[in-house]
Amino acid sequence: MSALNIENLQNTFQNAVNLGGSPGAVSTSPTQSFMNTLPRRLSTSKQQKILKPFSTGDMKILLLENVNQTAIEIFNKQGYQVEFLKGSLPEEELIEKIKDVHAIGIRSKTKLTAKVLEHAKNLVCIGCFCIGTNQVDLNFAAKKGIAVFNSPFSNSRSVAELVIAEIISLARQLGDRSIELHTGTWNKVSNKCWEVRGKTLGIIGYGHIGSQLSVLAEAMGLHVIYYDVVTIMSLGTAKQVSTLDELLNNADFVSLHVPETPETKNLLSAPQFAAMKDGAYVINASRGTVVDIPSLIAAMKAKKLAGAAIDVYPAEPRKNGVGAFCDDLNKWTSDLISLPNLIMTPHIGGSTEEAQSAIGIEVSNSLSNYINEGNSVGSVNFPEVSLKALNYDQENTVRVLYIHQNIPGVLRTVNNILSNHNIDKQFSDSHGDIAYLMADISSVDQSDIKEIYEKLNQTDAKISIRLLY
Ligand SMILES: NC(=O)C1=CN([C@@H]2O[C@H](COP(=O)(O)OP(=O)(O)OC[C@H]3O[C@@H](n4cnc5c(N)ncnc54)[C@H](O)[C@@H]3O)[C@@H](O)[C@H]2O)C=CC1
Ligand SMILES: O=C(O)CCC(=O)C(=O)O
Repeated sequence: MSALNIENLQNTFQNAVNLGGSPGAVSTSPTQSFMNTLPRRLSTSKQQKILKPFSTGDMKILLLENVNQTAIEIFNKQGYQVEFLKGSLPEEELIEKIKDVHAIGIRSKTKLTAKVLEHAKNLVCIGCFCIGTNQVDLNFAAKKGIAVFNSPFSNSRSVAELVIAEIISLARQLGDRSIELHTGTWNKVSNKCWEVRGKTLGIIGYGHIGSQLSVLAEAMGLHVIYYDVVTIMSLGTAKQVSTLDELLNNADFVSLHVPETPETKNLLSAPQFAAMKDGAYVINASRGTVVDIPSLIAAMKAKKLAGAAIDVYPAEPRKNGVGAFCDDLNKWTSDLISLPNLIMTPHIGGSTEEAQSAIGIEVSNSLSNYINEGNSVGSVNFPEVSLKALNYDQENTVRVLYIHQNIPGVLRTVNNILSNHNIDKQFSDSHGDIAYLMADISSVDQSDIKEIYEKLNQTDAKISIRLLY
């Protein structure tokens, strides 16, 4: 990492906690909001202590993509400044906005690339208010000391229920019948319309969503087989198969529930469609890159496939609106929309009131815990470290949050710096190149804080530091 980058990283946290541009500006006197808590501090021992020195009113949170109201309420309660936008932002606007904020909340459309994050001088953490985190450069964020959080299963049920609806809709050609009748055409047919009872559902990716789908599908009389890169205990009477081809050869319905990774790119393409049963159906509510759409179009036109349901696309519009889904976005759009028995939805797998409300609560709490206490449990790119909240009895205790490069000798150096004080608790963990140390040190005078900060700041392995007290 270049000297310039290290300097930038340093600035990030200095700004985030109001430490100013130089360690000399460390505040050793309580802020006004800290003073406001004083009566409670004196009268209520064991109550969770609100840690400073940052003033919560200085924390700026940018929420994009119509993140749920529950999140706004939780951030408002914390006293943070919240800016809320319904859509995502084009790259240039995002770069401008991200320069200023301490936390950002996004869903699946906002791309937090290295180029964007390079400008995020004050950013402490990122909240993905969804399951997928492929839209964030997780390694780059970690190297900058930015923790990323998501909601790993709050919308799983919603996706599974949508897929169940699509299995029946495809088997009965409901989409086409509905479109016909909307335009006055009465077309009462049973040709190639099927019950789902007794058919085989092949699930690719048996994680939170895949396994939930498995249970619902069996309740409707489907046989379930699944393929996953890891061995996973089956639920009900579902059976894990050992190759993707085995699944494709035997399933009447194939549903994808894998993350976007280099390995899952075009997981279903021409050879995989060829391996499927004639008249099979494909459902993709995972990520747009997982299915090669031109090959899917070819398989549908050749009647190899009897239908498909697609919720996710390689490119998706930034905002809702008429004309947003067009050939300019994905060049095959016109071809795709002309296909019969094709259900298309605008990435709404996880879009239910229940899921969005739960996600809003979960992710905003994770971000608040990290900002206020340093707890990184649940982070997807960072060591997961947590210490119990400090209480008001712990008057002269300082919490040290030290994010550093994962190289030998760092803990010895840091503990030497802390050695004049009692280290009450310490928790350190690493994740790849990054390590994170939380330590509660007691018997610290306010006047020691500046010195501790300065010494930690001079350590070679430092990525960022916060001292909370
Ligand atoms: N359409 C929508 O609105 C939503 C889409 N999603 C997408 O669904 C994906 C899956 O979600 P979860 O089930 O919660 O994830 P998960 O992490 O619980 O499960 C994913 C499973 O896929 C398996 N897997 C990974 N690579 C594989 C490969 N190459 N071949 C076969 N299996 C592979 C993993 O071992 C794991 O068991 C998310 O990553 C997200 O992209 C999630 C929520 C909503
Ligand atoms: O609700 C969203 O915007 C994204 C849902 C999704 O794809 C996810 O949770 O990974």
